[in-house]
Amino acid sequence: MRIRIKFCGLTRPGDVRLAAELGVDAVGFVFAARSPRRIEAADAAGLRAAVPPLVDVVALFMDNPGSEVDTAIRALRPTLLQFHGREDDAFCRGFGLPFVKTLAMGGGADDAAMARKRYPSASAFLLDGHRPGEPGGAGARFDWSTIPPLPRPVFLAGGLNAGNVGEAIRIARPYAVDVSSGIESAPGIKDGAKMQQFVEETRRADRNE
Ligand SMILES: O=C(O)c1ccccc1N[C@@H]1O[C@H](COP(=O)(O)O)[C@@H](O)[C@H]1O
Repeated sequence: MRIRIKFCGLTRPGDVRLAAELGVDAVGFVFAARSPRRIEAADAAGLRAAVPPLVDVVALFMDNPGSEVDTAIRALRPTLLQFHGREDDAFCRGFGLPFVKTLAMGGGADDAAMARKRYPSASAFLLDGHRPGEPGGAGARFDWSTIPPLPRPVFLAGGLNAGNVGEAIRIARPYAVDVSSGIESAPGIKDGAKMQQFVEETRRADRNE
């Protein structure tokens, strides 16, 4: 099966259009407080308009109040929610959309191993390199050989870039790869050449080259 690609933390319509032209499967928009990639609900419509049909739109949250999640959903119309904080299963499923829950791999595989019971409603799990209790999205990679068996598709994230995504795929064989800082020239500003190289290296690993 082809490995899916998600680009996250986009803030500019032109970057969204290029991601779609490169064949990326999903684009993510950050609503987490204090993120340098955070977009406001007022910006969401313009970014949403740049996404062509058949590309997933992901809204990312980290311990945002439910009212903020509702506002973001109304503005962006995402197809998938991504929760990066201490949200529980009931909160995550309460918005009536499929969701992916991030698990912290920076302290070992314990958090991920417990996820089977804690998030029965999750459509997928995203494994990031931060430590449990710490915010994700820090560009931190983890030991890709430590992923425990999980009952849902795995999105591999955390410090990926064109230089290491091939090795990550060969070791972890994830359902999808997710990248943000590894395709940027500055936080929230994507770099076209890095985006293209990331897609090419993912496809190369997909073909077992
Ligand atoms: O991108 C952010 O600013 C962010 C803020 C808070 C939580 C998560 C965030 N980003 C997500 O983290 C993973 C890994 O990102 P990276 O490739 O290591 O930079 C990814 O899903 C980002 O979208």
